[in-house]
Amino acid sequence: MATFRHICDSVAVITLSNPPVNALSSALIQALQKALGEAIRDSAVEAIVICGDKGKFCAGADIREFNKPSQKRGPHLLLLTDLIESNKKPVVAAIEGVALGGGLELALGCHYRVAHVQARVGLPEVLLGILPAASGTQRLPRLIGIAAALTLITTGKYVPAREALKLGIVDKVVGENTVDEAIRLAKKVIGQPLGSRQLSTLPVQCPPNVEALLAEAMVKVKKQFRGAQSPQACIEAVRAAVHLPYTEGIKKEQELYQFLNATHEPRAQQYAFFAEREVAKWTLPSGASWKTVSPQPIHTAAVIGLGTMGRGIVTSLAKAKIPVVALEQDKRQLDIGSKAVMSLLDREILKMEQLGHTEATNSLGPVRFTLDYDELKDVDIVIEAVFENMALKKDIFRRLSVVCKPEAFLCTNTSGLNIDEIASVTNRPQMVIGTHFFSPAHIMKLLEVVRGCYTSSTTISTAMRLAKMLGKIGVLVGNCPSFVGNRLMRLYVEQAVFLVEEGSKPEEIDLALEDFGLAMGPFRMMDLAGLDIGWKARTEIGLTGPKLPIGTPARQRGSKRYSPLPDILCEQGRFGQKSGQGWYKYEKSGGRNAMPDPWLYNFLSEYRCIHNLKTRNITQEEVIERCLYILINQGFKVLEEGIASDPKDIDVIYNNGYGWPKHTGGPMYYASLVGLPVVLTKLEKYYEDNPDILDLKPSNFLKKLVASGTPPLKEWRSHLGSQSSKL
Ligand SMILES: CCCCCCCCCCCCC/C=C/C(=O)SCCNC(=O)CCNC(=O)[C@H](O)C(C)(C)COP(=O)(O)OP(=O)(O)OC[C@H]1O[C@@H](n2cnc3c(N)ncnc32)[C@H](O)[C@@H]1OP(=O)(O)O
Repeated sequence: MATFRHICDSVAVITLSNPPVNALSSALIQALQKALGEAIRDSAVEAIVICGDKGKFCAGADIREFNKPSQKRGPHLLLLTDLIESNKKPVVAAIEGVALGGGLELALGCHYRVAHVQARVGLPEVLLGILPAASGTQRLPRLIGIAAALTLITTGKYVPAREALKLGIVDKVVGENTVDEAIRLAKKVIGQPLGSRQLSTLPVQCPPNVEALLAEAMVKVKKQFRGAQSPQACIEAVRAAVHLPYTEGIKKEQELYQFLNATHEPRAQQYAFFAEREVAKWTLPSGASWKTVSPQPIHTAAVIGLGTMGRGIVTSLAKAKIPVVALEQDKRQLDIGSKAVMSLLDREILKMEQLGHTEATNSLGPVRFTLDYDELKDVDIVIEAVFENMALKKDIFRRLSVVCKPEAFLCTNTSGLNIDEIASVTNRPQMVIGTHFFSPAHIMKLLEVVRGCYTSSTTISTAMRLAKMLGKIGVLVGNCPSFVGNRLMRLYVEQAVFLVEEGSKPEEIDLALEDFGLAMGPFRMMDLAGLDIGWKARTEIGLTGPKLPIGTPARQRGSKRYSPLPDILCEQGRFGQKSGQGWYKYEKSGGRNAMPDPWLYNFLSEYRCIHNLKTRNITQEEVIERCLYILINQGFKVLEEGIASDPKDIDVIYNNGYGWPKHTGGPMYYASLVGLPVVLTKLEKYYEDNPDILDLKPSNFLKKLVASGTPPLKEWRSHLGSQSSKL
């Protein structure tokens, strides 16, 4: 609803109200139209202020209505912006909280915009698979120029008020009483000409190199959002603003919107949007849930281990203003680690200052570095982030049991070790939980929260709350080797290596999967992460190295196919980027520029000769299907075993932790797009061709879903039956 009231006889204030974020539903748009009409007709009203209820201007079109048929929301919103702009009475937007998407478009229709200092504005439609189709692509370039508008529209980035002021999106930033300030401004401009404030009537200020700018933007989005259509459509719409009059530009904007709307992208992206919010609403088979179990407060934290992960975790906690004690095992490691953390924190301060924060240094929590476990005695939570060695982790957790106060939660950042085994050495196994961060931990949004068999619901609630405090998306999963993310990833990577044995080149596989939309192909990813990490883990469990039983066939472990290729590369000192060579060669150790390596081609020829492997022509289609379907198949197994409780958990993990392209919704959503019968048939075929790749064997759950007539993804969960949930 939109309420309308008079202030001081001459200014009408219209308040948007649609909890929780005042999204523009059909009902709200109609109510706003009605309130505006009343204000315009009311001869006592000389100016209008539009604001949002409860300190939030408007988060844009109501995404919950996007999939409802016969929506008139779009055209109405567009008309509304024209109605506001052409009105002779000045209209001022009072922006508190957010003005996003349709919310910002509404504000751009207004003649003036006043923002609270903590407000954020942006056009995030591109992240929902659409474009700002209520005139955003036409009005914003007229207000702030082509280059800045292109950046905002193609990235969907949210801009804080001070930056918005610099860009010219808002006219004034205030520290308090935004609505009062908007009223003051509205009164002041009564009677003044509004021509220069009507954005649709202004010319677009084009730099001479505008075509080059547009072309450059196109190259960038094609690289950054491979396979996604909405960023390209956004650029086309801005191009229309450059070349066409406003009304023609609007027509083009609408055409592009309708084109995008007919693709699968908006549905996939909107599914991903809601999935990210729904994963926070965890429920256990016992009935305990996010609604019924309160988290314990986290006022202070400790991190053990200042390697790459530990440094990122400390930074993440400091960014959330949580005081941290950071512990290392010896002085040298502590010095190296503390310097690295301080440099990460400095970078965060710089970023904040660039965004206009005046007191950036004070907005980070304090970090204290120590070698002394006694300094951990008062913290509320400890996150262990030492390297993946069970004996070492157990030692640490035994020590923590003694040192930490009884109410302290003990978390491990292991990426795959058994949480129960770690918990079993403590005096509080119910307060032990996995918090698996993703590198770089202060940037990546995902936190895989792993529940062991002893973990209490209060511990889960607290870990999920910690994720929120850190600005991350916590996804609750069960305890199994490698949990959900890495368990699926291992098979995907392994498949890529098998394909190389069979005749593909690493760069061909990377290209196929990057063209599909993955942020990085498997070989570039392995080189970046370091091949030695997996090698060490495989050596420890006896898959390679001295513990491997003599006589084990080189390409077989148990009854499964195995590729020793990554092990051999490591034996040759090829660890990836860090050593300057791996699957690719690099300009130097630590270099990032991956170049195909003729050495590798010779090596692969010899390897295939030794193992009597005949190469064949492998299509892009096979690469994508084998790598992705084996991952998806494992996703079904994870659901069947109750390690994840819903397909959207797997999708959120992949979208936010593994660079899966959100415009396909995530692996499980993608499977539903392709069609489960197709995925099943292909898996059956590939399994028949490769009977020693056991993980290609279709999961029973996938078969069950197909046999049940392929229900929509939101119903899969109800087909799981009496699963033994690990949650
Ligand atoms: C005849 C044919 C003619 C064709 C003509 C076609 C013309 C068509 C024109 C169409 C015009 C459309 C143009 C406009 C499009 C849009 O505006 S799209 C929406 C853009 N906005 C966004 O993407 C904002 C997304 N939201 C956020 O970023 C965050 O939610 C937030 C607002 C910053 C708040 O963050 P936080 O405080 O962290 O809370 P959350 O948990 O994220 O959200 C709280 C709850 O609010 C729900 N929610 C958020 N945004 C929306 C929204 N826009 N619509 C509906 N609901 C929203 C969110 O789901 C949470 O809900 P709960 O989980 O239930 O609490």
